[in-house]
Amino acid sequence: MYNPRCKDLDRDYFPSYHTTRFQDQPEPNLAILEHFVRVTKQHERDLTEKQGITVDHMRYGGGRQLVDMFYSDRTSNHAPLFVFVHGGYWQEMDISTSCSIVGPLVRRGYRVVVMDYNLCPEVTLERLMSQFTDFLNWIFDYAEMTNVQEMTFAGHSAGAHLLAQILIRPNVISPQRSKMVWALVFLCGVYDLRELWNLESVNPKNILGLNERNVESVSPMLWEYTDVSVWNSTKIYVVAAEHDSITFIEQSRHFSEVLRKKGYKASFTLFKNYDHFDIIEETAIDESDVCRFLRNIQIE
Ligand SMILES: N[C@@H](CC(=O)c1ccccc1NC=O)C(=O)O
Repeated sequence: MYNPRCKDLDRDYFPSYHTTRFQDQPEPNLAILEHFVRVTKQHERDLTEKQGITVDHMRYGGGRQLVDMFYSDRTSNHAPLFVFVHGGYWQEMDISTSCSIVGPLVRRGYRVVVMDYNLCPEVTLERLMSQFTDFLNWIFDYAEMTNVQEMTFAGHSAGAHLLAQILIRPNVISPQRSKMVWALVFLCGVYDLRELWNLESVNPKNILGLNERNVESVSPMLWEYTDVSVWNSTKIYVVAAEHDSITFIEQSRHFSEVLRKKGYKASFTLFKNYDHFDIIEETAIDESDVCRFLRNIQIE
């Protein structure tokens, strides 16, 4: 157990129950999600309507396998790429709620990629993970074709879980490709699914398609990680929010330790004052702590 004192796993695995905001509302957990969706959708609209940012719509496969690529007239042809993978427990959210991070990074010279993916139950989690590796292949092909030299990937929550696959797919990520990856940022993720797969709150009617047998193979905490040395030029940041549940915080801390023990350059940071949602909402604000953190990654 990641939180030995936990009495209610359903609650510990439901991020919206752990915010300290909206406590004057009858159901703060619903209010915070509503707020998250409203604010992030506004961020997405502002990019093109108010901030002079251009978006190219692309796709790496069928259905929701979509990519939005953001840049401005000041973005150089070989600008570094920043790739964001959204969360939503593999079953909700989409590009329209996942563009908060774009503006400040485009202003710092990045071309920013926000990707979408097919959701459960339309696909099982295993299938979704395999489609995510298709995306990785697609984005590295794109980077090679356009002579990109430097890439950073960030994933939030379930998106951080998906992103972990980048470390164990040598067939898709050659040593040459891993050398292009400047940093991996894992924000508020879950990396061991053994406790959550049979929770009705997280996995109603088992829409993720998990069972005792396959749950270990979809848990990054339990993977082998063999080709560690090819990642020696990549910095790995595992981040949790102060107002996430203890279970979530300990999952991140543990994951960073697993990676460090394997030999990766991984650190753990607990972000004060943030919860699971405003850590994303505030990526839209140039002077926020989370933005400053993302900026510092580049100059460390
Ligand atoms: N229904 C969940 C929402 C949730 O988990 C979530 C929502 C937006 C972005 C990330 C999320 N969590 C993990 O992927 C909750 O109420 O906490």
